[in-house]
Amino acid sequence: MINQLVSNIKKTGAPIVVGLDPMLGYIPEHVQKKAYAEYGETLEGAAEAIWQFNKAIVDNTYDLIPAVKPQIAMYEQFGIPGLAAFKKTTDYCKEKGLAVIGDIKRGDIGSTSKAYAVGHLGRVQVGNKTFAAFDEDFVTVNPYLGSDGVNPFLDVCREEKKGVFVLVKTSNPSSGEFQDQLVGGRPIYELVGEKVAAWGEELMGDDYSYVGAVVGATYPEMGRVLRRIMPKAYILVPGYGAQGGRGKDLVHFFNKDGLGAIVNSSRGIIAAYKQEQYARFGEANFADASRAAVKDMIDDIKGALEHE
Ligand SMILES: O=c1ccn([C@@H]2O[C@H](COP(=O)(O)O)[C@@H](O)[C@H]2O)c(=O)[nH]1
Repeated sequence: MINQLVSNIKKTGAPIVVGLDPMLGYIPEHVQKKAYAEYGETLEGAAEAIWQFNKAIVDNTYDLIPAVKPQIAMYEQFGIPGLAAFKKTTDYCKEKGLAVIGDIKRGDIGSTSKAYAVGHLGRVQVGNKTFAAFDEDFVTVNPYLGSDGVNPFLDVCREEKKGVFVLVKTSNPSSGEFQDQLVGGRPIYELVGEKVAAWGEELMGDDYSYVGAVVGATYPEMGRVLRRIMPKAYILVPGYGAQGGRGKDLVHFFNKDGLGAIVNSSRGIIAAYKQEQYARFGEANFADASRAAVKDMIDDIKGALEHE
């Protein structure tokens, strides 16, 4: 899948990911009303609204982008119907040729991590049959439990040719509370970055590894250091747009080949119609606003890379 992701990025010329984080507050009233008319104001109704919202955004952007990143929390809050909407969304995105990065941030003791890895990336055995349950192409992994919490994901990646993005330096304001602590004079995020590079050596695609890293757009200087520490790791960069990251902050997350990083924006794209800049589209044309926001994001990032 890392080769597929790189090929999608080269084909679209867009090192970006659309984050499908459909909170109900972002879903226009007419979409919600239609879903509730069919399913009532129920979890099923909410899940239907999410699905219709996602579908409209994907239909209006898929030709411009290489990948999507559905955030599972936004679906899980609606229970089983929400998870069904997550699965329907990921399947649809794959049909459209997009790489799907499941933002699930899992990681546990080895036996439990194995179940997460099998459920999200691999195939679960039932009697003599196997089933790909969620079947994302990549997932995000929390490395806090150490190698035995990460290895089951790597094993499944090896078997299935899929990938992970390991949390190295997250974009949130208090990420430094633990991640920046010094151990032997080095910040923890650097040590995790070194581990990502080592895990990735065993799992190389053509040019990049199946083992990538998450590094927040909100910490550009750390991005520069981590780029050096993990030259073969694709960096998934959240924190663009709604969290303040801009193209000019991100140039050092990329390698000299213009590859090596893929920048996520969720609220900035899916709720673009709520921003003054895209208000001209109106709520009825929310997906057109998302398309315009995708184009602006691509221009911003490519413009910054060209000026580097
Ligand atoms: O360090 C991290 C890791 C993951 N995220 C996730 O990315 C999106 C960001 O949403 P925006 O609306 O573009 O701010 C969201 O799903 C987070 O859970 C992150 O922000 N930072």
